[in-house]
Amino acid sequence: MTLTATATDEFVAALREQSRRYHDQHPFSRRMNEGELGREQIRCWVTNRFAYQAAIPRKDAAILANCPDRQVRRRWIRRIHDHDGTADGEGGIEAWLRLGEAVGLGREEMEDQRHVVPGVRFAVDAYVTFARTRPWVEAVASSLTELFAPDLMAERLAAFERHYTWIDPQGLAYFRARLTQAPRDSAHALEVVTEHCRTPGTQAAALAALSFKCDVLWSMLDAIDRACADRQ
Ligand SMILES: O=C(O)c1cc(C(=O)O)c2c(n1)C(=O)C(=O)c1cc(C(=O)O)[nH]c1-2
Repeated sequence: MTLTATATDEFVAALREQSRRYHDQHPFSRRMNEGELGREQIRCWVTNRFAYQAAIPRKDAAILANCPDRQVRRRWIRRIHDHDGTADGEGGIEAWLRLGEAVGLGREEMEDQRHVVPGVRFAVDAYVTFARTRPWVEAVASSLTELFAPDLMAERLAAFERHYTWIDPQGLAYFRARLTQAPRDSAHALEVVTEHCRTPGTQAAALAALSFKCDVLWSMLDAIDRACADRQ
């Protein structure tokens, strides 16, 4: 059974409705954007979040490995290039390391992930495992939190420039790049998901995948919040 255009609209609306569970609502995100975090708390977030950044290309490689569609692979591979860069000194992971340096962290302590707390490790691992083991379209659906990311990125950029003036604004290049990358990536992911999920069963699976991903991001912030609570 295939669904009508109205049913597709309803499906997209249901996906977008998951924004209510996005991590911009997490108390730690809210405190960050209100300018309430101390320097050590910002450092704690940046060094823990590096674990997520480092895992994203492995997650995307798992999607590529499971995807039989050449047209999709041709576009999806761009994500790995964006994160890893195509030469030294380029890419999102490098930009995140520079953000870390701008907040006073060393590269080595970020790259070896010595400060990453168990809850963040588990959440990141769950995301990579999901992409490896679930049908590739569900893994694509799980990336759709990026539909909600640009608003949060814009708010975060403004908050950092306003409240955390001790951070060199050049260190914020990562967030600026995501303002254009995330809408492009999520538009492609939404195209793939609406094309492939045309039955109530596949649409329910896509919604569950996006819900799972909201849980991944929320759990990460729970763990970071707890680890950073008594720092300044
Ligand atoms: O800082 C954030 O709030 C945030 C959220 C998300 C997201 O919504 O999954 C991503 C990112 N950042 C991000 O930087 C990023 O590269 C990214 C890739 C993906 C993904 O699922 O493929 N999500 C996100």
